[in-house]
Amino acid sequence: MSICSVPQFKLNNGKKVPAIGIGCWMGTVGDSHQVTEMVLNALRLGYRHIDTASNYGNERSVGQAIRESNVPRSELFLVTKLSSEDHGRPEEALQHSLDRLSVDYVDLYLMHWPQAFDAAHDRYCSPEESPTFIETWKMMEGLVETGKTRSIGVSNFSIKNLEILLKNARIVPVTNQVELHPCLPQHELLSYCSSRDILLTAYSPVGKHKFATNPTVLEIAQRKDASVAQVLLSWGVNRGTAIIPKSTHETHMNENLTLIALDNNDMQILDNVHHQPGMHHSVCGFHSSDLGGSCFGWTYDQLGWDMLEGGIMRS
Ligand SMILES: NC(=O)C1=CN([C@@H]2O[C@H](COP(=O)(O)OP(=O)(O)OC[C@H]3O[C@@H](n4cnc5c(N)ncnc54)[C@H](OP(=O)(O)O)[C@@H]3O)[C@@H](O)[C@H]2O)C=CC1
Ligand SMILES: O=C[C@H](O)[C@@H](O)[C@@H](O)[C@H](O)C(=O)O
Repeated sequence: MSICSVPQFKLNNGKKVPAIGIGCWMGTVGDSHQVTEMVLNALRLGYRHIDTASNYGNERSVGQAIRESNVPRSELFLVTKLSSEDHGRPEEALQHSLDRLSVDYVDLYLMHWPQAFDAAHDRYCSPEESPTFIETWKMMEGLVETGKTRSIGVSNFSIKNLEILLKNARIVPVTNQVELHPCLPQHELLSYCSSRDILLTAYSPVGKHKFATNPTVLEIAQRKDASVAQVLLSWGVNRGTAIIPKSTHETHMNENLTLIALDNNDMQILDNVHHQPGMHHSVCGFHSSDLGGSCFGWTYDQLGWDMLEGGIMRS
């Protein structure tokens, strides 16, 4: 059974976001015709939520697709992100993003990672060093008043770092965007964010399509006459998370926009896939297992991530 219209989630500031967005991280940095074509197709198929970032290097291509689509700006939910090297200057960085996107405002501006990067010395700052993510967040709070972003949020924040942020924040982030799929279901983080009215947004929500052969997911897909991706994405939206799958293929984009009905039993089965041997892992590989695990200059302890067997992280 398919449910064609895209549901929306209400953010903690009253604004609404389409539950399904098109992800624009291509794995390589840079503007390209492929990105413009992908976003243009997505808009034609009905996507109204676009997720890009300054460090994807493709905001110009995304902006070009928006212009060519003729979709009114007011119908879009456009997201971009503050890069680690710009933590000390979010206002300037946002203006550069707006210029590249060729729009007057974004709907959501995310702190991409909690770590600041000191480009002059080619190193990540420690959590205590200025600009801390608290200092950066305070500067981001000021951006809402400028009207250049409608909402602000974070990405790659663990419960530990959200706790630190919330103690110091005037504005509660509307969302926390993290890696999330049945191999990394983020059960605790979801419950923490729900209790504070922070929407969790799932990145890599089809697990980069590495579940295609998992018998549990396949069984549900076959029974529902749906694709594996549809099962994973429907599970995501059903449990109250926004999803931003990336696809350059029209058939995949269409599939990803069409959710299926899952009952409580199916939901529970998918909630527990990560308990299967070898299934609890990240597909992004934002980790290294040296020195007990680190990611972009911070240890897992500083990030608030746990080590799993095999040196894999979860947050
Ligand atoms: N905040 C952050 O730090 C991060 C944010 N993100 C965001 O999340 C988005 C999505 O994450 P991403 O890592 O790309 O992973 P996804 O889980 O979205 O997987 C994308 C891959 O799955 C394939 N795919 C997508 N849909 C289908 C389908 N229906 N059937 C078969 N294959 C499919 C795509 O191939 P094909 O194109 O051939 O369809 C692509 O190779 C990113 O684009 C980015 O916007 C991602 C990583 C980190
Ligand atoms: O959103 C996708 C990812 O976070 C990606 O933007 C980063 O991992 C980036 O390659 C970086 O080096 O910081």
